[in-house]
Amino acid sequence: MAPAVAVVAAAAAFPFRLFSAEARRNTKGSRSKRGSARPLKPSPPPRPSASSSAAGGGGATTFTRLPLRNAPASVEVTLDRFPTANPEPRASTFTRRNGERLGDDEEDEEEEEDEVELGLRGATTFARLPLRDSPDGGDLTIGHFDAGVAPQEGLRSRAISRQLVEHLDDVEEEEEEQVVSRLDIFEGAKGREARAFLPDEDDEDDDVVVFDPEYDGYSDDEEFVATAVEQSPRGDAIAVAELEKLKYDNDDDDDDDDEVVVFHPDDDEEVDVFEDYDDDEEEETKEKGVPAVMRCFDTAKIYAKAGDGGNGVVAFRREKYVPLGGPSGGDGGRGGNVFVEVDGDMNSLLPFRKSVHFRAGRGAHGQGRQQAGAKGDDVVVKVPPGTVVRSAAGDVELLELMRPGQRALLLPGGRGGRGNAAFKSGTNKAPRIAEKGEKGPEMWIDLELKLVADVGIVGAPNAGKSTLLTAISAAKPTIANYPFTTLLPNLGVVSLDFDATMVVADLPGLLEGAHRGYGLGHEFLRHSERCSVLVHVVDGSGEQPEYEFEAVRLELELFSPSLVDKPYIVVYNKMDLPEASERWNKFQEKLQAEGIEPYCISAMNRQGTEDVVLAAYKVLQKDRQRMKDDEEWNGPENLNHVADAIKRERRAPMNEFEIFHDKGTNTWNVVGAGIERFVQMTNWQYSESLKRFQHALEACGVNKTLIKRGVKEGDTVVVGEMEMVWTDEPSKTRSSKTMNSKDDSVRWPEFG
Ligand SMILES: Nc1nc2c(ncn2[C@@H]2O[C@H](COP(=O)(O)OP(=O)(O)OP(=O)(O)O)[C@@H](O)[C@H]2O)c(=O)[nH]1
Ligand SMILES: [Mg+2]
Repeated sequence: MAPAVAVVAAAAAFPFRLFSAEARRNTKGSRSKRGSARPLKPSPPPRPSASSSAAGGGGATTFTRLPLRNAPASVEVTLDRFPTANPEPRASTFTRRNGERLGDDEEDEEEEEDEVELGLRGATTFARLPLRDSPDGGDLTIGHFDAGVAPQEGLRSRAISRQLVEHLDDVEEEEEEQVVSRLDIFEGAKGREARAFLPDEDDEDDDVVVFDPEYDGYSDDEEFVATAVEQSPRGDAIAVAELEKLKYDNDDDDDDDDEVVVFHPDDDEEVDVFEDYDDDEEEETKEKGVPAVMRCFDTAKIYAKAGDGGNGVVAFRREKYVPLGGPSGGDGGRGGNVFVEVDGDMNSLLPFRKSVHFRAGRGAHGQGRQQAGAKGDDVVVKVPPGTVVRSAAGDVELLELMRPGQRALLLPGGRGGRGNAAFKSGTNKAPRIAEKGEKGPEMWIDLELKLVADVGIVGAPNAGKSTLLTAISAAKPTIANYPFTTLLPNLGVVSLDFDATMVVADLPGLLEGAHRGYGLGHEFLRHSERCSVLVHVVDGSGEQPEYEFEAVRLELELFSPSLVDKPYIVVYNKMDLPEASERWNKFQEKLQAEGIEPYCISAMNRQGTEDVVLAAYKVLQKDRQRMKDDEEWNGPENLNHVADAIKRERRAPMNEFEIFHDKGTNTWNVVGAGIERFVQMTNWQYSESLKRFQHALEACGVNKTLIKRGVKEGDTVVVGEMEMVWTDEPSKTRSSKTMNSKDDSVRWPEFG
């Protein structure tokens, strides 16, 4: 059987793109394998049995067509590699044997004929692909679907596709296509499940073909047999397919059915042909190469907007016996704030996959009788401890939220506009003017989680890291005898005493080459950057524990030099096994020679684990003391500085502005936070607003500066959203004659 490690590496680089077959034909015309495609016929639903479909039912190599009945013109599909939420205990692999018939046709070398494709069946390979927007459950609609696990309830209503990963032989004359791996979907009792078989990584020309889900699976490749093999590596062969933009062309296809073919992204030759395809996408694929669940575990992008202030109103008191009641328009309410708060019960950013937009409520408008509008509702974004908040634009770090309960005001709500009551003055006793509410600031925010653990357990896959965590804490991570059981970090609390506790993180296993992206563990290495101490678990039953130790150390170093500088404890595990105890002495000697004193334990039997805990705690205590000292030195942190900065900006004086002149269009842009805010809050609906605005321009020196810079009759002056035409009026020497908002919704009569 192929070594587990190789498969793992293959899986890591398995993003796919989806194109229409039409496009594909254009690009691959020289070897149009599709000629042999058999048209699809309506057929009974797929057989429900897992074993029958596993045995290759439906793996028709020549079927390449997919009628995409409900597909919109351009859709995005993401078939992602992801773990299932509830891994089944069993994990068997399938080997698919190349049958005789194909072998004959292709004159394969003997070796290849017998070559088996390794696909995994079992927990992590079951990719449930919720295909949304597929109301009747029969048609395959390719829509954007999350690479998550379909919620149980949703299964019933979802259609699942049948997909094949197939290999197209490069020899031109050969018409045969060889199925090397596939993603086969069959119908379960409540829905259908997708099963993925990964193609060999070496083969850059693997295609994923999407099949009609209704196709019953008639197959001419009966030669392919699937055999269950126990003890497969798990977690690596989950279907990864990044199907980028689907180019779906309905009209150009003269065939009765349109096809969708998914290409291997490495095949550059194909990629370039599509005009729609911009170069960035190449990069995006790489970035997205990580399964969505893993990507979302510790990173998220959210949108936050503070509430707009409510508008002030113009109203006059009208009462019996009170002839001139005076202005009574109330102020608008303040918009809601956006807070970010640390929730100690959260330990990942996964909830942000579903909720991305956080909008605080807008303030209510003011009312007559001087009634102010109600304040908008605040919104609180809850994040786990250890979350770093950055503004997506400019990648500026805004906040680092570490302790549960910490709360930061991120975006303050907009101020309510003043009602006309507020504009009453000695000279104007009946003002017909009120302000609009101030716009609430908005922002795209990147969240990044760095787990707050005191101790990080690192090591090669299958070394027993999760077992150790189980032995020393109440955490119950999944433990199994194959690499990459742990796909996402687990946290456990170790209590030595009442008040002596530490948080321990069990991180996914590290492979050689991890820093270059092999395996999965590197995704989470940054979580160990905050740990005070690392516990490095070495599998004593491995062939060369010393080598394994060195390799993982090197990966840590290559990932971040700060990691190797951390205090660490080396733990030699599985001492209960004879092969491990045999090698212990050699291992110990080797490390002692380097000045390291390794511990030997049997995590499974909980032998020796106590010492490891104590040793880790000792290091931790020292570190905690150091941090405490630092904290005292620095004083309490201001978490509201982002909001403070926004508020400062709001107080920006009107007379601080810059003017930019565009000679080509004779446009003068007046830029300044204060004056722009003034424009935004001016309610042009009221007749006195314009006068006030003109007055403001005069008072803060905009007009004067414009004249000095040589503004001419007919030039355009832009302030915020307002666009005006400059007029030299002899009587007043300055004035804007006509005003139009940029969106043309407001037009003003001549004003002098
Ligand atoms: N005999 C023996 N087996 C152990 C011991 N510790 C762990 N194992 C076994 O080793 C296998 C791997 O254990 P895990 O704890 O899942 O290993 P891991 O390092 O978390 O692996 P990944 O999460 O895949 O990186 C399991 O079958 C465990 O039962 C031990 O002390 N003795
Ligand atoms: Mg584990």
